[in-house]
Amino acid sequence: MKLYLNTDLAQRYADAGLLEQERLRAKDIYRELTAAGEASPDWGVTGWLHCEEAAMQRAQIAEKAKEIRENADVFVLVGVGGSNQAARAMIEALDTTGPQILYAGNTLSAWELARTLQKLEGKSVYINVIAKNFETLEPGSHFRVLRRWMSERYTPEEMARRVVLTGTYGSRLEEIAKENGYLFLSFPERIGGRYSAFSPVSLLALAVAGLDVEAFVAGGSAMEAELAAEQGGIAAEYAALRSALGQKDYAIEMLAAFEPRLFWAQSWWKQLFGESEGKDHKGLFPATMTNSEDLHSMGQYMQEGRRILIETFLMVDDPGAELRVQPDKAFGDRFDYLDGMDFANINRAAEKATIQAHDAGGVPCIQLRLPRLDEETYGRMYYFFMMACAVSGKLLGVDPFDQNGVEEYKRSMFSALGKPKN
Ligand SMILES: O=P(O)(O)OC[C@H]1O[C@H](O)[C@H](O)[C@@H](O)[C@@H]1O
Repeated sequence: MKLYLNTDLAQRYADAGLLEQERLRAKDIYRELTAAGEASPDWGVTGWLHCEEAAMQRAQIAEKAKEIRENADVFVLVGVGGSNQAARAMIEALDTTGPQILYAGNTLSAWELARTLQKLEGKSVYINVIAKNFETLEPGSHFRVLRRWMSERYTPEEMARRVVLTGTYGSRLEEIAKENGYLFLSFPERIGGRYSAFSPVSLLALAVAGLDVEAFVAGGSAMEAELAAEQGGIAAEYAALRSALGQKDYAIEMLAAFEPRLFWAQSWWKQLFGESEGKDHKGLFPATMTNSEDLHSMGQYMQEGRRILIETFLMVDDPGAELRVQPDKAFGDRFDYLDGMDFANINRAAEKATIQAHDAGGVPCIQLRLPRLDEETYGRMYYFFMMACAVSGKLLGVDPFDQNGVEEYKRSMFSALGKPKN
């Protein structure tokens, strides 16, 4: 089912002529990105454009996931940023089955890692280590610890079944897989971490969690086809509007959701837009709100703080549960006006009221409506945002596919820790 983008309210805050111009530019950029093929200067970083191609090794992944689901109590997903966020966002939000899934390789906190190891004690453990360039400190150091932990409990033959590595061909990670007989899955060379949702990077974890990988990829492909049929469609529209608003005083985009289980999808979105656009002192700063909680804190700033924010509402039509407020007249709590109402409607009313209030308060409000939260919708949503982000970055005049700023922090950390230069 389709996603709907409504930009009516926010458009009023943009300069009409500029918005029209950005729409034309966005469509041109979309065409260039998708049509150029091997001749494109972006060829090396746009392997994500076709979901079906990105979603390689599916049979192998399904087979391994079956084995893991039959044998594992715990599956540890070791990765950071683009190497764990897309899968995590779905696993944390959807109804999963199978082993418990834990996350490692995304912190250097001793307490967190020690607690993860405690949780593994006495359990049947499988791990998937994911790293595009196997230099990132967090997954690398955690793999070291987990490998030792497992080798003290399993024979090398057992280890070979229990460890899956996902990296690029020719990398040190592939050599380690070969040397130890671990299954090796492809982190496609032409796909960067934050654009890797449809690749094996996330597919194994999704399959282990019992999620429908085929429906997920089909969702991505459906959005790919829809955008192609409409020369960039809603992705180009969202990018154009962000660009037109960004050229005024707006500096922050708040992605607000009224379903707390979208938290990790919002986190995925922050990496996507933050790393893609935050360059050359440009780009909207991506921030997120989880409502109602944040309405009672950040809501104040949204309503009356500095007018530098635009707000995108990630709305869900079908919350996936029905729960009504039962009348209880005798209790006298003065909430009788809610009698018989469904929480879906109450939440929707809160969302509408928030949009109205923030609009009146001078915040350009964009609405993206998702029909429900399932694999297909996540597929559509990821593809929509990835395409919108690539187009948006190019409208801004930055390279949406690199992240030199992150490398900068890594360099100073490596030197502080005494890492030898390669
Ligand atoms: O998969 P890796 O190479 O370990 O990268 C994991 C993450 O860390 C890096 O610092 C990059 O900034 C991210 O874009 C990337 O997703």
